[in-house]
Amino acid sequence: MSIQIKNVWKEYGQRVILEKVSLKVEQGEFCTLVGASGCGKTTFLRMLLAEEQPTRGQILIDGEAMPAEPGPDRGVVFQRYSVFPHLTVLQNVMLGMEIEQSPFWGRLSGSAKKQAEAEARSMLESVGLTHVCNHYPDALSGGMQQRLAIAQALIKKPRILLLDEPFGALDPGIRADMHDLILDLWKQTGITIFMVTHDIKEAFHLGSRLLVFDKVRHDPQEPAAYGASITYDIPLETKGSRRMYPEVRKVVTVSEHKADRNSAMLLLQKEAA
Ligand SMILES: Nc1ncnc2c1ncn2[C@@H]1O[C@H](COP(=O)(O)OP(=O)(O)OP(=O)(O)O)[C@@H](O)[C@H]1O
Repeated sequence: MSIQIKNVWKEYGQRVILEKVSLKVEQGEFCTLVGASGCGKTTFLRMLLAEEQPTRGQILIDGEAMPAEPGPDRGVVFQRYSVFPHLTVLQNVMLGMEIEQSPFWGRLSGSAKKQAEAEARSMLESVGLTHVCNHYPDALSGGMQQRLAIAQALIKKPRILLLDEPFGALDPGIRADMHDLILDLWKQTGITIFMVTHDIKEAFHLGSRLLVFDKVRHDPQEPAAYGASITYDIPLETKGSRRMYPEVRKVVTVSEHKADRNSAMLLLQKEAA
């Protein structure tokens, strides 16, 4: 599934959040998104999810206009995902399938239920939660809750997975485990991933492509007059166990805002060294 973003803008009233965003992403790419707080990364994900519509421009999926509603081909995991507290881990994962296959009753019976349970158990095994499948979410650690959120998103077999700082609230050790998990799942499924992170190291470590969101134009009198765009698009290649950092590709000329730009570039170059 290829995704093409053609000159997309997002404005809320007079406020421009994103402007002139153009991008082509092929099936199976792992895009990590970084940028200053409030620059529109979540808004960008929400447009990919069809929770928000661009005010200008177009998003095409396999060359077709994107459906106007969120659909099962797109799964999402937020930093704090609200799993259903009154359902066990297994029931939480099964619920996605039950609602999809039986939208009216929200539950399955007979062989369809057995099949759904087998799939849910297998998904829980791949995220390492088999041992807690009959527990309620309250009894799980933060890392386990995020594993459950990932299982819930993946059980519907989406073609695109949208991750909004999914590991931001986790301790470093648990984060490392989650990195291994998400890389394994990405390699196994060939799914396309977009992941927002504030951790530049994480962005380099996980992504096959790093997208930097920043404002190209600034009006100090009117900060909301211009939106952010993708200013750097950095391909990251994995060769065996060694990750290669090819030269940074600058997408647009970044403006007067030199202080920010220079510090961002220093950081990127340091990470790449
Ligand atoms: N529904 C909305 N109506 C008006 N403004 C909105 C709406 N949703 C988001 N915004 C504004 O759009 C801007 C971008 O928000 P967004 O959450 O996309 O940024 P972000 O880059 O993800 O930030 P962070 O890194 O802090 O999560 C913010 O200033 C926010 O207040």
